[in-house]
Amino acid sequence: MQLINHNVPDDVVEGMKASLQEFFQLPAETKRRFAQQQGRLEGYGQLFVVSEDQKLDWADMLFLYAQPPEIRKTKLWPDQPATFRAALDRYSCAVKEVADSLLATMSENLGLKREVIADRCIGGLQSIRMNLYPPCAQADKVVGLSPHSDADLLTLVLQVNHVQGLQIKRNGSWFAVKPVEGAFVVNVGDIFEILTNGRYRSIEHRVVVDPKEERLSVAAFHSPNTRATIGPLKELVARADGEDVAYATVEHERLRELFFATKLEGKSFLERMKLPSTTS
Ligand SMILES: O=C(O)CCC(=O)C(=O)O
Ligand SMILES: [Fe+2]
Repeated sequence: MQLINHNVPDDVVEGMKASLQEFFQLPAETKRRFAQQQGRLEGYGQLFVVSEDQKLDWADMLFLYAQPPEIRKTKLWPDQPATFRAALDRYSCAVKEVADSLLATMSENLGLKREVIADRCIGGLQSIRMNLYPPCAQADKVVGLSPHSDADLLTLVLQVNHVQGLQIKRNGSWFAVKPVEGAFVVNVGDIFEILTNGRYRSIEHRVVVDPKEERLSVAAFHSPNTRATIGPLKELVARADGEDVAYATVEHERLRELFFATKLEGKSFLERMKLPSTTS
């Protein structure tokens, strides 16, 4: 097995953490300068709001596309604190290298060439969701982030302060994820499940809220480039005799539209991409 030889320098991680903490502490009217525009995903606000009467997640977030650099909407990148843009830029580049290197290694471990997935990630999309989950005295009555799986290949999650809240679902039960100092939590996303025809499963997760303390996190989502077609890799499926193609093949752009148009609900998005079995 190949080892990963990329890491994110400590000062890049610390710079990101400090800038984000300062951003969230700004007065509401300053943060609103970077607010999401009507019908858009990017900016400061909420995601997956699809109806007037749905219960919102107990969190503030700042969602930005960061890679490839030409798609950045710099106007929505906070210029306060003054360190923010440079910190996010450095963080984004460093984390993308780690994700690309992980993807290449995972390809190899599947018996594929390193490039099979990596080639789709040249000019690949990276979006970054920075989350603040305020404390809630009735923490059991709210959810910080509704149960979902990520619609990407791999997500690298950085826990910014000491407060835990991320949970994963296994065999029907929720388990807390204890962050390891100096390490990322890596979530397998839906596109990785589709590409590998289910050899890797995306992980259902949610965030619970602490009754007393706020929690901050940074999730960096990595996806193929927007021109890529997403479907089970023929290199894998053709190799295995009689293996069903388990997921539909769709254009990446279409897949993203479908994902953001519905409320987060466990792995329901991926369920809709599944094809009926032909062998059973
Ligand atoms: O806050 C976290 O730890 C996870 C965030 C997350 O799952 C997401 O933004 O999709
Ligand atoms: Fe997530």
